[in-house]
Amino acid sequence: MINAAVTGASGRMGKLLLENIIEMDGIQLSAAFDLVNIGKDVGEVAQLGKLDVEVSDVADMATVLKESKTDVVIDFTIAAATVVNAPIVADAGVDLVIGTTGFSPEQRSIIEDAINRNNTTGIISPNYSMGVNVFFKILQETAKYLSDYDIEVIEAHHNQKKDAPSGTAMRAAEVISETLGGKDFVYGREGLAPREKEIGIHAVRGGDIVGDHTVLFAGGSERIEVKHQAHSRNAFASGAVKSAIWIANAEPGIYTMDDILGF
Ligand SMILES: NC(=O)C1=CN([C@@H]2O[C@H](COP(=O)(O)OP(=O)(O)OC[C@H]3O[C@@H](n4cnc5c(N)ncnc54)[C@H](OP(=O)(O)O)[C@@H]3O)[C@@H](O)[C@H]2O)C=CC1
Ligand SMILES: O=C(O)C1=N[C@H](C(=O)O)C[C@H](O)C1
Repeated sequence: MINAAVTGASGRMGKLLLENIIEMDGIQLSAAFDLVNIGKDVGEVAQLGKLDVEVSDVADMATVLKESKTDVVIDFTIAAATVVNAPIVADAGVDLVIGTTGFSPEQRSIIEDAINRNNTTGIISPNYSMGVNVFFKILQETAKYLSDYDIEVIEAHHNQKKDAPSGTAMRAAEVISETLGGKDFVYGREGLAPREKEIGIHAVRGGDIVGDHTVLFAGGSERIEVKHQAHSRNAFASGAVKSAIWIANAEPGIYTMDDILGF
């Protein structure tokens, strides 16, 4: 049985991660961390009924991970928190499933260095849904055929999302850029901004949109739009908990969703 802890347990993703851990075979909840509701039963906080796991203060993370015999921490919080918490987790010899987005290259290096120096296992993915990871493959193929078309990435999310553009939109642009041997990115356009051959990246925020990503390949007299729409955050939460089960039996290292999905 794998012991899993959740950080940001009372967040939108945190609650769904708890639900998936409870429902999935082979994994159980060992600890939960948050900034609020410290000492309360996390199941009651998340309105899932009593789970006999209390919300712990992030300041006590190293001790709590040890005492609870946690094998893996699933982190969907905010980049500034993950970059502090992930090294504590890795230094405790515990594996990591990171869903947080919005890392700078420097923050990402700090996290990867912590996993590598401790010889632990981790996965850092901007999107744990099966569909989005297939969407990335379709983008690679489409870019090969339409390499000289104008390419624009457009994402839309709910009005509470803190980071922009989304991690998924950034990864979509990277996947296309890698396929085409390197492309510049431009974020939105305003004023005198004639189009060059760069990839445009655009963020829309409104209402309760779970997560839409569209990539437009536009030519002289036609266009193709490749689109993914998430209907529920469960697409992400179930993928993350399945990843936590998968990495428990993996060799130390940093994995991608391609490894987990067998692509
Ligand atoms: N990879 C994927 O598949 C997906 C990734 N995401 C990403 O996951 C992240 C979280 O999204 P979402 O759940 O919507 O956001 P929420 O704001 O709903 O949840 C984040 C939670 O983390 C808490 N938190 C903040 N700082 C810390 C800290 N230092 N230690 C522990 N907890 C902390 C927040 O507390 P408080 O509210 O008090 O600040 C909040 O409860 C985002 O980066 C988002 O982009 C989201 C969906 C899918
Ligand atoms: O914050 C969200 O909600 C989401 N964030 C992820 C991202 O930034 O790509 C994934 C998903 O689109 C939902």
